[in-house]
This record gives sequence, structure tokens and C-alpha cells, in this order.
Amino acid sequence: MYRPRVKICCISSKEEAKMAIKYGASALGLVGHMPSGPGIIDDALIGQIAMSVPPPIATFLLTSETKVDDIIRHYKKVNTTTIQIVDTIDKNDYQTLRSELPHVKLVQVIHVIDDKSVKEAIEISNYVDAILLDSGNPNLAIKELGGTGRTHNWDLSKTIRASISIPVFLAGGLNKDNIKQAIAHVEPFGVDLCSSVRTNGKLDESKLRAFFEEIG
Ligand SMILES: O=C(O)c1ccccc1NCC(=O)[C@H](O)[C@H](O)COP(=O)(O)O
Repeated sequence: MYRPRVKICCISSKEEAKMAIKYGASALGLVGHMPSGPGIIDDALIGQIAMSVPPPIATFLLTSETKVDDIIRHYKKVNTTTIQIVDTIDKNDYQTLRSELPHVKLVQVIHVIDDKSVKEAIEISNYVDAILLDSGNPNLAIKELGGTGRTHNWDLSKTIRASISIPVFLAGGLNKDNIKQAIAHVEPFGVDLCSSVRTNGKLDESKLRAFFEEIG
């Protein structure tokens, strides 16, 4: 079985960043202000962690901002390699982000819920560098945008991966016990996880090691 890239999300210190890289992470997720979720840290800390990470490891700013000026303002506080947009934005705003931040990679999260998610992913794949398929529900009163610890319908994720030509990351409830099945089923470019490698909110070295041993 091929080995996809691994993004470890919800990194909350330089020490956690170092640990994730030591075990084989290609990308780190740094979670900005969100309506809910376990991994949120403040922007000053995101900037400090991002600055400490060597190339070629990618740093993803997770932003819940939905207006293009707010996304740009958020990005300029932290200077990551990549912006992960976790909510819906206007399609025209992708072009603005490209022209204002030409060196920054754009990743759009699609919350995989039903057939409409497939249509949405296919359309948005024309505007961004990668799609990240996650669990969650942006339609709730308090939006649930990620870090749920739950899996979703991988058949839909497989359909999306097979329908688009840009890299797809799979996220949502991935752990050492289901990761091989998830990879075999969806065949993603990368996998992304937060909850299953933590204990009381902190990155847990033994869980991290067990996950990377499993994935190979
Ligand atoms: O972790 C959070 O607090 C969070 C909140 C809102 C959006 C995304 C969030 N986490 C970032 C991620 O991309 C997670 O890695 C992804 O949702 C998977 O999380 P998990 O199911 O806990 O592995």
C-alpha cells in the first residue's frame, strides 16, 4: 500500500511541532479562532510556531474567516505556507487571494455530508491547490467546522477523490485502528488528524508513534 502524506493538526507549541516532524509529518495544522473545536490557539503563537518550522514542512493556518479582507488580514498576522479555509467563501474571493497572496497555497475544506458535498468539491477544485475532506456541519447554530473525532461517509470521499485532479486530504476521526482501511478505500494524497493523537488536548508521543508505525 502506498503511504500518503500526513498532516498533524491542532499543533499548539513549538515542541509539538518538533515532535510531529520527528515522527514523519509533512504538514502541520495551526488552528485560529473557530466557533467550536479542541485545537484553537492565538494568532501570535501560530506565527511563532510557523516561523520555527523548517522547509519543506508545510504550515497550514486554519481560518474560519469568510470575507476575503479578513482572511488576508488573518494570514498576514501568521505567515504560514498555506491557508486552510474551513468555511464557505465567495468563489470570486479565491482569485483575490491568489493575486494578493501569490506565494501562499490554498486548501478548501469540504464537510462531507451528502451528494451536494461531491458537487461542491468538484466545483471548488477549480480554484484551490488542494481539497480537505472533513467531518462536521457548518449548518448548525454553532458551526462545527472540524476537530470532531468522527469519521464520515468514505464512499462520498472516494467519489470526490476520483472526480477531481488536485490533491485530496482525508480527515475526520482517523486513528491507528482505521487508517489502513481509510487509505485503501479513499486513496487520498494525504491524511489529516487531530483528536486521536492527543491526551487531554496535548500531543501524545506514544499515540503519535503508534499511528506512524501503523501507517508505515
Ligand atoms: O481542531 C479544531 O479545533 C478545529 C476546529 C474547527 C476546524 C478545524 C479544526 N481542526 C483542524 C483539523 O483540520 C482537524 O485535523 C480535522 O478536523 C480532523 O480532526 P479529528 O477528527 O479530530 O482528527
